[in-house]
Amino acid sequence: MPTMLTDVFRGHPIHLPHSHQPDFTSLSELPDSYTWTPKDDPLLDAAPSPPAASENIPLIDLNHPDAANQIGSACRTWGAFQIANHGVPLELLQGIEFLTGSLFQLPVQRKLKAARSETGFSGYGVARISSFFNKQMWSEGFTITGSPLNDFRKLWPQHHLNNYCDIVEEYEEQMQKLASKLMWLSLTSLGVSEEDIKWASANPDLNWAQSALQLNHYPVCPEPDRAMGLAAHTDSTLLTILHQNNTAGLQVFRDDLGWVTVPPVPGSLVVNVGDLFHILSNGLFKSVLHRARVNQTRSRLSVAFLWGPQSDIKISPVPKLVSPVGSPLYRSVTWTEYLRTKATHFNEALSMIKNDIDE
Ligand SMILES: C=C1C[C@]23C[C@H]1CC[C@H]2[C@@]12CCC[C@@](C)(C(=O)O1)[C@H]2[C@@H]3C(=O)O
Ligand SMILES: O=C(O)CCC(=O)C(=O)O
Ligand SMILES: [Fe+2]
Repeated sequence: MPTMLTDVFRGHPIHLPHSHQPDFTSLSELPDSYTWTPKDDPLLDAAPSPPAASENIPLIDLNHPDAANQIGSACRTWGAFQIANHGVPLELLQGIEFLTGSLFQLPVQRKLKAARSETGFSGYGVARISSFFNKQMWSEGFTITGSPLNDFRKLWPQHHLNNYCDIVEEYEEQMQKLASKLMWLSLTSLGVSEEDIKWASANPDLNWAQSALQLNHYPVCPEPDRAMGLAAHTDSTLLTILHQNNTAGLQVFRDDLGWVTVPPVPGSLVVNVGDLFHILSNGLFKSVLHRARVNQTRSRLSVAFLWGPQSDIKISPVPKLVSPVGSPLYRSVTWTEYLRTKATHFNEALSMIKNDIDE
């Protein structure tokens, strides 16, 4: 039996520096423990000099005949793009956003009933990566994998449960289909097809994939310029599909441009290349460094669909993409192994599985 995501962190408890969430609404100024300086994050104010032209991640129409190449090019230059005409019903996006809003509006005491345990995977809490920073992030999260029923039971009375569980399950299903479509479109642009990837062709019907949902809430913040919603990170996924409410906050990093804000485009979805897709593409696709900022007037919600392979699947650079360069840039790794490496080494995880290439 492959390890399920639920068991991934069993042997890797996170010891968070701060044990529980404050009541954000009661804070009128930013406490020191929430005030970030460049000492807490070297890339905090990273900006190009001279300031670059206002460039942004592309918005790609999935119905466009050239969508595959546009996606491929976005994966190489940005590691991120937005998509329109993705086929996910608008009501479903509205449904998951409504659910997310209702969840975070619950009283703190109720949310804490569904708190994620130190070794657990799902439930309410601060982002896992919080343990790597000295300062606290201005956000709260809720992680789900598979059926949310057990966790939702702790939050809501019976009569809400069916509806909320249906929304989550329908959302997971739609995202799963979309993610696989996006993966094959981007690989097509590299001349790679399903036959070139053994584990995919051997496990038809997406039996090789698994996923998690991360609901994020960034409350209104009294001093947004000195706070951090979610610190800079790359996702440990193949792909991540993100729905954000109509409030800006997500930023992606480009070496030549610094931090670039991804404007919300109603109805569209943001796609990030994760570390596993970077490995699979032998470094051709860039796993994008991103973060979330906060603001003073509007609370922000986001829903991230984190998508990867079943845990018995070894991800390694596609042979077709290795031969032109000579050797694979990375060793093979399962999603479980990678998540555990990330849980201990955070942003160094990718370099830890890099092959030493002899000159
Ligand atoms: C399947 C995943 C991917 C995780 C860990 C686990 C469950 C929650 C995901 C996130 C979501 C928030 C950012 C991140 C960096 C975090 O702290 O938790 C993500 C992390 C990763 O992509 O590494
Ligand atoms: O809230 C956002 O825009 C980013 C969320 C994110 O990066 C994540 O959940 O991994
Ligand atoms: Fe992320």
